[in-house]
Amino acid sequence: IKAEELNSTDAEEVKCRGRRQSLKCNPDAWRKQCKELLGLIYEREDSEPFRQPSDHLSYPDNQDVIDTPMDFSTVKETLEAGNYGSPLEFYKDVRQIFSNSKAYTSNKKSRIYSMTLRLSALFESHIKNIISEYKSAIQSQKRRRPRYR
Ligand SMILES: O=C(NCC1CC1)N1CCN(C(=O)c2ccco2)CC1
Repeated sequence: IKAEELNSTDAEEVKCRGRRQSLKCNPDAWRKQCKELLGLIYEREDSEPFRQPSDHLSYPDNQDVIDTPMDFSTVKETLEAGNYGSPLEFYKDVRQIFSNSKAYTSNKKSRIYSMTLRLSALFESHIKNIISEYKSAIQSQKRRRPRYR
């Protein structure tokens, strides 16, 4: 069979089979990419207040305002333990950190809240590609039609 006779699905699979380890086709590449993204976040001073769980002593009303506490050390541990099944679950937890801060802050000008705005801009600019590459890697794994082997 000549390459041009393959339909797009087969061609995609053939391409991916050959290049399993490349970023484009490797459905596990996202873990490493998310670890690198976390590293970027930790490098930012803006992430400092969010690297540990909020201490409820100095922010007493935190408990009732925030129903799902989240912080970057928890995200890092979950990722390193292999307890995220996809970058979408990672994304959900990181966004929880930002929404908690927004829910908690009384004014939009608070210093801590402004730190989350900068951090989330950095985060969103990177996570988009990680998720779309993951989705296309999954697509090229899926057999769009049953094979009789
Ligand atoms: O205690 C915290 N972090 C743990 C400390 C570093 C060891 N906080 C971070 C989360 N947080 C807010 O996002 C916020 C918004 C407006 C005011 O505070 C509350 C304070």
